[in-house]
Amino acid sequence: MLEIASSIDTTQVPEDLRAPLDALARVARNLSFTIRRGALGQSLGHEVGENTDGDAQKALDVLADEAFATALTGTGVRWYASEERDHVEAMDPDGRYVVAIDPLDGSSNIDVNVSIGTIFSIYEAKDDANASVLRPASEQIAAGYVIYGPQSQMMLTFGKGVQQYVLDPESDRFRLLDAAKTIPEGSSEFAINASNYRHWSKPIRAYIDDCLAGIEGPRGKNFNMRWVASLVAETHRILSRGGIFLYPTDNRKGYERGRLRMVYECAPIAFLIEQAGGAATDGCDAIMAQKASELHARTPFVFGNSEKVERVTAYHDLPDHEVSALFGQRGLFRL
Ligand SMILES: O=P(O)(O)OC[C@H]1O[C@](O)(COP(=O)(O)O)[C@@H](O)[C@@H]1O
Ligand SMILES: [Mg+2]
Ligand SMILES: [Mg+2]
Repeated sequence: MLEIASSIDTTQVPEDLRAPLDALARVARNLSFTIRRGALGQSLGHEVGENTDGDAQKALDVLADEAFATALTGTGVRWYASEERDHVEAMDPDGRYVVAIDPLDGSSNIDVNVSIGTIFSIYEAKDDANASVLRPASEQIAAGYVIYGPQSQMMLTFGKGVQQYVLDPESDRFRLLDAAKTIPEGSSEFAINASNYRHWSKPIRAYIDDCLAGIEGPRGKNFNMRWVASLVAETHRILSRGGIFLYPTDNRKGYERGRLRMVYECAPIAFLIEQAGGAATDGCDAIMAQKASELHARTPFVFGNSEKVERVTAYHDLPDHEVSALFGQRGLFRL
């Protein structure tokens, strides 16, 4: 019966997690419909306020947050930790899980009809609300995202690989497409907001300089660049065809730890990426070994094909004279 009523094919979903996963999938399916209707339905992209982190809240951010909180009630979730809420909030006192969520990722893209998403992470709940989410990312028991794009898709992990689902417009359910999604090798794409170049640290500048130098530089090959400004869309591209994403620390006020948030953005994406065979760090150290200091804490974030992510770490280990050298003189990374 559950299979028929469910909004996702749950054959690969552990039984204990089916209720919250079905609630997440049901809201995602409804959001996908709302987003597709766009301006023909309710206004989604106008600003309605500001969240704790100082980001403008769009109507769709709030609508998505309320829909997920409502749907997760009664599904075994004890704590709800959202980008759009000041604190971790109590749900079912007998619930077994905590759900951390970025209800709507890539808000700046709502009005321009570019892919946006939802990111979520699940842990076993502890008695204390904050302790339930301020813990090593490696303690996640599930993570996933939904991309609302030309197709709506969901990527899910329970720590045994990554499952890819597609929202079938005919059955209105997320159907399993690939039970073991892995990141392809061989891409030469990097994703970074290059408008922040002057604010980056020397190792990040050096890494990007060497990519931009292309075939004439120490890497001896040409690279391509992408920047969608939706973390979910960048992750989906990397899971689909490989590459690397960087949102490093920079010297703008408020960006000392980058832009992206550990609990409901970086931890779940890192879990998915590692499960798909890639790597995710803060530029040097694995995200999965780290924990946030508070619900909305940020972290620099680098993820993608393992060897590319390791190369960024290696740039941080270079002696200062190597980092400062023009790419022509930087010898260590010549291929
Ligand atoms: O506008 P910037 O600085 O390039 O930042 C883009 C990043 O900000 C985000 O939009 C932040 O997420 P939210 O939209 O959930 O706040 C990421 O999806 C994206 O990677
Ligand atoms: Mg986000
Ligand atoms: Mg968001």
